[in-house]
Amino acid sequence: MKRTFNDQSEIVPENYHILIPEATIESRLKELGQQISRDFRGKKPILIGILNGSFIFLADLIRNLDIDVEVDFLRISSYGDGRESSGHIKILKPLSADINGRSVIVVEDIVDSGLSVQFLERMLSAFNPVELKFVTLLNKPSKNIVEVHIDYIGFEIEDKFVVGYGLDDAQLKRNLRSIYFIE
Ligand SMILES: O=P(O)(O)OC[C@H]1O[C@H](OP(=O)(O)OP(=O)(O)O)[C@H](O)[C@@H]1O
Ligand code: HPA
Repeated sequence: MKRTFNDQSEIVPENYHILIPEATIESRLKELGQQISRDFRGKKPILIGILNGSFIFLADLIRNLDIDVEVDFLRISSYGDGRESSGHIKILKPLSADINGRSVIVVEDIVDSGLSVQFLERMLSAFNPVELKFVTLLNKPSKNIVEVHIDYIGFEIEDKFVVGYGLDDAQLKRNLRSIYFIE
């Protein structure tokens, strides 16, 4: 274990290296919040957090919005405890809200292969939202194996497995405040 010296030091395994410090995430969220607030003013969008990974990002993002929003969650899984997409996406918790005729913003923590976003785009379009947009904190363009359109991207990152700020390493480490890559 080693201690990292960001704005707030935290104890991480030796093979974890800082990628995006907490303060950088915080300031990028302010910008995203302003942009989304501007684009959705008066529309009362429903933000759909994709569990589990997006729960911290969603919580911080909505506190950077100065418009009325609803929140719902959908739980899907394709990685299990591994580091490569299984390609099989399972719905573990369906949507509760009715999104017919609504402005919908899907909130992802990361777009890697793009398979989850492709699946969500097809599945959610079938409910006839008036508009369907995607926001992701992280995108790994070099790993995208399907073409996906993401409307708002926090950070483009290289092809590295990342953890922290909601993202897991075999279901652990979601509670780290900064984002790390694993060597
Ligand atoms: O672009 P893709 O290759 O589809 O990868 C992105 C998806 O993988 C992760 O979910 P995961 O299945 O690991 O579940 P989790 O959110 O519960 O960690 C992440 O939260 C995204 O939903
Ligand atoms: O890099 C990653 N880290 C954690 N979970 C993930 N799910 C897809 N890619 C990743």
